[in-house]
Amino acid sequence: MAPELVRASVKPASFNAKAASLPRRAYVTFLAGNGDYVKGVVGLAKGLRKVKTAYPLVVAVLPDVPEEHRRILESQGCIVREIEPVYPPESQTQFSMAYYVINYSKLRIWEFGEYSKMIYLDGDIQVYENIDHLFELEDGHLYAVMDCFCEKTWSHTPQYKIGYCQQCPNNVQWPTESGPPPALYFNAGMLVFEPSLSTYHDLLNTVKITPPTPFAEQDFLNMYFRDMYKPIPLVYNLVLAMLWRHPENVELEKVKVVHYCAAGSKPWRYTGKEENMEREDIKMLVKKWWDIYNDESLDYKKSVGVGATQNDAEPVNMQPFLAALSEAGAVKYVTAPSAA
Ligand SMILES: O=c1ccn([C@@H]2O[C@H](COP(=O)(O)OP(=O)(O)O)[C@@H](O)[C@H]2O)c(=O)[nH]1
Ligand SMILES: OC[C@H]1O[C@H](O[C@@H]2[C@@H](O)[C@H](O)[C@@H](O)[C@H](O)[C@@H]2O)[C@H](O)[C@@H](O)[C@H]1O
Ligand SMILES: [Mn+2]
Repeated sequence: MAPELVRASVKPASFNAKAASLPRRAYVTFLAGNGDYVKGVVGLAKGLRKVKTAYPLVVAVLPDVPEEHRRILESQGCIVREIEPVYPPESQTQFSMAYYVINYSKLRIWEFGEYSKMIYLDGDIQVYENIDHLFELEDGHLYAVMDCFCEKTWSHTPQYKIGYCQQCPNNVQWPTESGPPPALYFNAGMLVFEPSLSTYHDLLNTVKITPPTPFAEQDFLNMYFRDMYKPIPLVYNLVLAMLWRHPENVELEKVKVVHYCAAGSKPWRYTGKEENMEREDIKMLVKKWWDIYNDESLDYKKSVGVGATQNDAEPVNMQPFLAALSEAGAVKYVTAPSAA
């Protein structure tokens, strides 16, 4: 890690020396439509700022995201990138949620080859503790958190029908006569991955010949990356249903990332009326999300000074400038060991 430059006198507004010398990494999320998911993305941008991530947030937007929403995201320091939709082949498949068909467009993020590694986060996710260390995970794998099969959204599956879940594989044994248990299956709301044009083209060619299934691109990604997938702890993507389906697996105070995917849990639409939504832990997590969303001190402040500001896409290489400045005697730079 590059040593952090610490100015003896005064620091430029929000120059982030570390960002200027970091490998090309970014968080990325996906936004479709002209509805209220944009609030989720604004909340995510502010949450990442609150935990002082060193990396920008890229938002892959479908063409139907209105100009005004794109401006809002840019005013929050996001890098807005328009992508074209990706559609699965025609089929009679009933998706678990009809709108899941638009989620295939998430696959476009593998095209962002200017980044060596990215962390994908759904717009209904909030990051409550810094997870930048996940960028250091070994290359060559796709990292994600294991999902749960116990919600009725899974009622179409054999595992749901017999009550088997990978979160508690010994509670209901997978029947040997049914062959091996299902491969480990991840929730596609949070992914640590390496963009790659060759993978991207292969993904798109494979989608064209893969019949759609109820969990749309999540099922597809699980099939495609089956041999590259490595599970990471659920603290990095708490699928809310875990709180009532597998409370023995959850230590809420240690959770770093919360995924508001349970029916009725989207904070910006929360009414408390749906099943499980009156739980005290759900109410606490929804309030926690709103506290960040409403915190004006977390709004992006475009630096008027020189150099990169936090979450900027293109950190400026300030070394030559700082060297010249130091020689001029204006400031004395000392290098300190990196804080990280
Ligand atoms: O109308 C929509 C539906 C989905 N999304 C994006 O697609 C992601 C996946 O959908 P969602 O999170 O609703 O699925 P869930 O995790 O709840 O199954 C969302 O987080 C958003 O980033 C969006 O932008 N607009
Ligand atoms: O398009 C399919 C979606 O499938 C996943 O959501 C599901 C999954 O988590 C189930 O296990 C839950 O039961 C369900 O509530 C939840 O919606 C991803 O979160 C989302 O990003 C997206 O890939
Ligand atoms: Mn989600």
